[in-house]
Amino acid sequence: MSKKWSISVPGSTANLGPGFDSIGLALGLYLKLDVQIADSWSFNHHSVHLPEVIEVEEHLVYTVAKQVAERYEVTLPACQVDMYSELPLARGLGSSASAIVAAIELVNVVCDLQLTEQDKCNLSSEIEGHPDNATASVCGGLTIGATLPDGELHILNEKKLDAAFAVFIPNVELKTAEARKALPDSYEKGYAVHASSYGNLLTASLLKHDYATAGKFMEADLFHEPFRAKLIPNYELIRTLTKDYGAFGTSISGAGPTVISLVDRSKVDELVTKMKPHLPDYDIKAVSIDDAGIQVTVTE
Ligand SMILES: Nc1ncnc2c1ncn2[C@@H]1O[C@H](COP(=O)(O)OP(=O)(O)O)[C@@H](O)[C@H]1O
Ligand SMILES: N[C@@H](CCOP(=O)(O)O)C(=O)O
Repeated sequence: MSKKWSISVPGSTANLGPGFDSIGLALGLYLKLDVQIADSWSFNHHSVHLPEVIEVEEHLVYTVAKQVAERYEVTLPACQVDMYSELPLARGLGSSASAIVAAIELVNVVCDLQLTEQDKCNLSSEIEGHPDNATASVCGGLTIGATLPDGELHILNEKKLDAAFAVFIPNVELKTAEARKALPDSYEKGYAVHASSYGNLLTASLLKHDYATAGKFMEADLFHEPFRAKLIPNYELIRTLTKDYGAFGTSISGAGPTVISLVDRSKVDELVTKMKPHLPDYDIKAVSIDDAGIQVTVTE
């Protein structure tokens, strides 16, 4: 048998309300790739979440892998890729970020690039366009990312948050690019000051494991939720009901249309059970936090 690399990358929720384009949290929903060197490129999809066929030249994993190989001036051999995914596409659970991170890791292992975690964060954030969900998929846990004017990306990575989350995934897609078009080009000074103060409180309370405060500020976003709410099915209904059923707070997951609640661990299963009858067409479930980030196993 030829050498096989199994690459596992967690999906993510980004923003958590006012942490727009900066905060990411890796979730226990995974994209997995089994990669073997082959005579020609092929992608075999083993998931209801993936289309049966994507042309190789148009496949996000292929295009990113080629881009990374060019950047590092290495020859990428053709690969057979078997792909397994628990991440529905275009739902705000970081499917594109996880595919980009998986592609970077594919080149890393196949071409032995010896990339550091920081290299992977830099590359994936640049390709995805913002560091929140890409860095969460690389590192696992909670990531807070910011890029300085000189382009230097800083990541603060916190593990072992002892909170639970529930996701409300509707049966419709919303492409991140579309949801970004709903946002204003600029914010007035006083408005921006308020919006970033909410982001600061969200971050500080998450790091202190003060989930009651974090939940309040998840719901106070001014950067994107006021402009995207109209694109998110049942946004107000989910926010109201989850509060009634004991959630600390609820926000749009990434660019939506999934909505995510921060819940005490002892209450999350009950909240999921109570929410299901209200939204029969939704996939509603408790999701764990992934603290591992990218994982690779090699079979010789
Ligand atoms: N595993 C994957 N394999 C190939 N393409 C993918 C994969 N995951 C995501 N994509 C691409 O990314 C698109 C979704 O990206 P995006 O709109 O950013 O939504 P999301 O919130 O899920 O990241 C999909 O329509 C598809 O083109
Ligand atoms: N900060 C981005 C996050 C997009 O996340 P995704 O999971 O929807 O790709 C945004 O809000 O646009």
